[in-house]
Amino acid sequence: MKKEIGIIGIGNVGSMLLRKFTEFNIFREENICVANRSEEKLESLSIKYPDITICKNNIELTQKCKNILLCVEPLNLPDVLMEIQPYTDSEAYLMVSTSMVAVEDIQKFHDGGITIFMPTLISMVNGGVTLAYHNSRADNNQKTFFHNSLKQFSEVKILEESDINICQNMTASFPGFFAEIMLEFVKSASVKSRNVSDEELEHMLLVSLLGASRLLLEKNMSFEETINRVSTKGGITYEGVKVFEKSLPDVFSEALCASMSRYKEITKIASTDIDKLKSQK
Ligand SMILES: NC(=O)C1=CN([C@@H]2O[C@H](COP(=O)(O)OP(=O)(O)OC[C@H]3O[C@@H](n4cnc5c(N)ncnc54)[C@H](OP(=O)(O)O)[C@@H]3O)[C@@H](O)[C@H]2O)C=CC1
Repeated sequence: MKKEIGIIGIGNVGSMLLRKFTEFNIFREENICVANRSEEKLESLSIKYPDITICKNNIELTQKCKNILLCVEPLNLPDVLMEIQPYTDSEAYLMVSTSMVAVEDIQKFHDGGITIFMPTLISMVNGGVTLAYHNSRADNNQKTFFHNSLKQFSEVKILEESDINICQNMTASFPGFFAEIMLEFVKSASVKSRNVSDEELEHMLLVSLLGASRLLLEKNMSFEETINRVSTKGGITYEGVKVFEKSLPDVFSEALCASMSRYKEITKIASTDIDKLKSQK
């Protein structure tokens, strides 16, 4: 009898999913298989999760599992798909943790259900939004399986494939963007503060941010309403907001363009790699 779930690639995403699956008892350890390129990561896993099945390679995992999570880098995905293709049939369900490889290209290796998704490392603390797209061959059981596997530690949002590129900036990439923006905020404040350390500034920001997010979500306040409430004309916040209003649109637009165009570039490289692999076969 096949195991419930297999994870190929135990990096940031694969290990987070494994941790959450066991923490929430979504899958019992006995029903989980894992495989990874380097063996070192697997050795420590067997100590932490004594009852999971550690596979010696991706092929063994594919033979043992019906539902397979592929959590490798986008440009490593073509080789993994090529490697496992002979061992998957149309019953197998592939869940790919990147939307940067197009479903159309993944379908060149697999004619069954496929879900591409963009997880977020925010889910390490049970939150954040996972974006996903199901291909037309994914049946209702598979869609439910996916949803049930992730919903306890993240909000799952199904989108059209073409919308994931822009939306992932608000979810998967967000922790990185947020950290950079906050870092610059602290650096600017640091120059102007006398007796407050960077750590203290960072702490004040994070606590304020957590509170501001709760305030907006729980009181259903829009960004505009919040600005109006906090930044009264003639006041101190108002002056700062005016500067942000002037400079930020260009900064955000440029950052989004850069991220989105790299996404498209990676999709194109992966597509070319896949066509090359298929033609060599
Ligand atoms: N990190 C994030 O916040 C997010 C990541 N993603 C996507 O999820 C995917 C994984 O990201 P992340 O976990 O950060 O990446 P990591 O580099 O941390 O992990 C990738 C893992 O895949 C393994 N791997 C690579 N090639 C193979 C192979 N041929 N066979 C088996 N295992 C292999 C690597 O093994 P080894 O130990 O040898 O390096 C590594 O453990 C990527 O596609 C990424 O774009 C999506 C949304 C958010």
